[in-house]
Amino acid sequence: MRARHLFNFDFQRVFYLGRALRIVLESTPYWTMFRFVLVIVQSCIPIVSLYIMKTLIDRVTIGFSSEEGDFSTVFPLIVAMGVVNLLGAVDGAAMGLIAQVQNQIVSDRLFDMLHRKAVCVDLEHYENADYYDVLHRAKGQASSGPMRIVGRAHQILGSSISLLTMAGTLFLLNGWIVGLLFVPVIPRILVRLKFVHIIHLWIERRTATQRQAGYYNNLLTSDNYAKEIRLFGLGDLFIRRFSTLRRQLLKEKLQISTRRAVADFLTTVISVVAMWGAYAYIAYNTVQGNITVGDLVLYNQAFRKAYQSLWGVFNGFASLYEDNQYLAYLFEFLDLDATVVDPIDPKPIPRPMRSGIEFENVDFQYPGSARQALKDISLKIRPGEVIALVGENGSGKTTLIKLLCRLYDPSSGKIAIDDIDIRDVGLAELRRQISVIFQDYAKYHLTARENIWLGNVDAPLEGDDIEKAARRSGAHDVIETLPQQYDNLLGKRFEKGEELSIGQWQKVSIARAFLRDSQLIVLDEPTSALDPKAEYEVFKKFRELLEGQSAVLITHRLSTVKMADCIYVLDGGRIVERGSHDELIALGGTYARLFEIQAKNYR
Ligand SMILES: Nc1ncnc2c1ncn2[C@@H]1O[C@H](COP(=O)(O)OP(=O)(O)OP(=O)(O)O)[C@@H](O)[C@H]1O
Repeated sequence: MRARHLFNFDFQRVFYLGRALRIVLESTPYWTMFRFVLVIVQSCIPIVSLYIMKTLIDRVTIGFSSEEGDFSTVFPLIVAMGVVNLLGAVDGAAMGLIAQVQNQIVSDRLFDMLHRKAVCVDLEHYENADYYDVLHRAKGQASSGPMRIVGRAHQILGSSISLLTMAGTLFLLNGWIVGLLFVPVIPRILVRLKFVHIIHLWIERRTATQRQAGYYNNLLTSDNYAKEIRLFGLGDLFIRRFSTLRRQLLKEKLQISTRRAVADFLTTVISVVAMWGAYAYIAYNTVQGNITVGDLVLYNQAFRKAYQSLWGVFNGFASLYEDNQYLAYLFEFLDLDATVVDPIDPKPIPRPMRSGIEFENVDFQYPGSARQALKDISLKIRPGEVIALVGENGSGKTTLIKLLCRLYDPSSGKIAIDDIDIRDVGLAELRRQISVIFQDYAKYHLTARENIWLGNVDAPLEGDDIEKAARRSGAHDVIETLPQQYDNLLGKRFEKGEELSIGQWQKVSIARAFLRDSQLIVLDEPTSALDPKAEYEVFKKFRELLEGQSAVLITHRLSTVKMADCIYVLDGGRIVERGSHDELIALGGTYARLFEIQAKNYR
């Protein structure tokens, strides 16, 4: 069992190494080749130096024993030594430079791949803790993972060349001394592999804890929480929790490191014994006159270097094994399958829609959730019609919209536009027809103009449509007061940015929805932060503002929904009432009761 654990090399994952190397080769083909040549040159330098050194020592020794020394036989060797050293230094510097350039290019490429994946994986992943673990580990690998593989490959190549030359030299002295090289290397490598495995398991087990610690770090340092942390006095609590998690991680890491240090010590003892055994043998041969003093230096150095090279080769492979485990994190993320995908043969959405959007007996359960969020939903949104969804918190209103935009697909039932199932329509095309502003809308720390333009990046950035959309949502009056108006940065993250109030941000986000050239506009809690006057302004001429678009309003302010053509009341994921405001009041059910409670508060 232990042996299986130690050598449980996952052969299925070997291809990660190949993929990583391919990414490096594709991103930096010429740099990779150039570095390859430099590595070969670098690994030949030690043996050349050693032979020059041996010849030098032998000539100096002969000079000592002869009547008159001849420096002219020694001088060229000193020059040659200097040239070889210089070559080594230039070669090393060039390799370092290339490695830096390659690193930058490859990590940029990987971040590009990572970002592209992050924007198209199912939304489901973003609402799932496991996904964050995978993303966290993948991000950790993106900047350096593949380049480490290249470094290892070069290390193995360089060490192998060096090993061959050094071991060949030692072989001239005695074959068994070459065998002696393996005595200290094998236990060292076994220890190394064993701990690669232990640490890998530990990282997998502890990713969630690492993320929790990162979360507290973010709470303590990010602007989103700064107000609450001060007002509720949460600083000490979060600092304590952060330290507890970090201490726990440190304790476990220390335990592993201690075990490793003991094992490393034992292997070092073995290497020292083997090393000195070899040195003793070489010294004995010198004293006996079997080899020269130059040979003594040559073999001593060759043994030391051969040992380092053999270790370099084994260690390089062990590191590759280790890197492969980490690369798995990166490729695991890049290989995430999307379930919400484009159809093979997408159908176009009619423009304008003729019969409208229809939900037919739609059920939905969030992945991994035991509860059904939507049950048997059937409703219709006709062209130009305004419908409202009302209901208590958690009744399923936002979920219904997420399904309509295909952020998720229904568990059963169908959503259709003009009788075309939305799963048969291209994702981008579908989303182009719908503009949604969710209650947790995004605040982009960009200019006011860009904040609106992001609603339709196909529109010209400098066009009049942006101001028109801003006027429709009431954002224009806010933007006019900014020092640089539409060119003013919003938010405080960058210099000269102006922070807006929540309601002002909301107006900007509604303008974004208006700019989109869509057939349906969805405002999920659009007026929650607007003052009553602003709300009145936005909805007073809502139908005119819509310019023939259909609309879905989600709101808790029932005064706003009065103007909808049809109101759907949701409760526990079901539609429990439907009709116009007057019809629902006459029905005297949930809607009438909620409306009465709210109206009472305003009286
Ligand atoms: N990502 C998710 N994973 C699992 N369950 C979820 C997820 N998002 C929402 N739910 C659950 O689905 C149900 C419906 O949530 P939804 O957000 O649609 O409610 P809502 O009517 O929009 O509420 P609110 O008025 O508070 O915005 C709730 O029970 C909620 O707990």
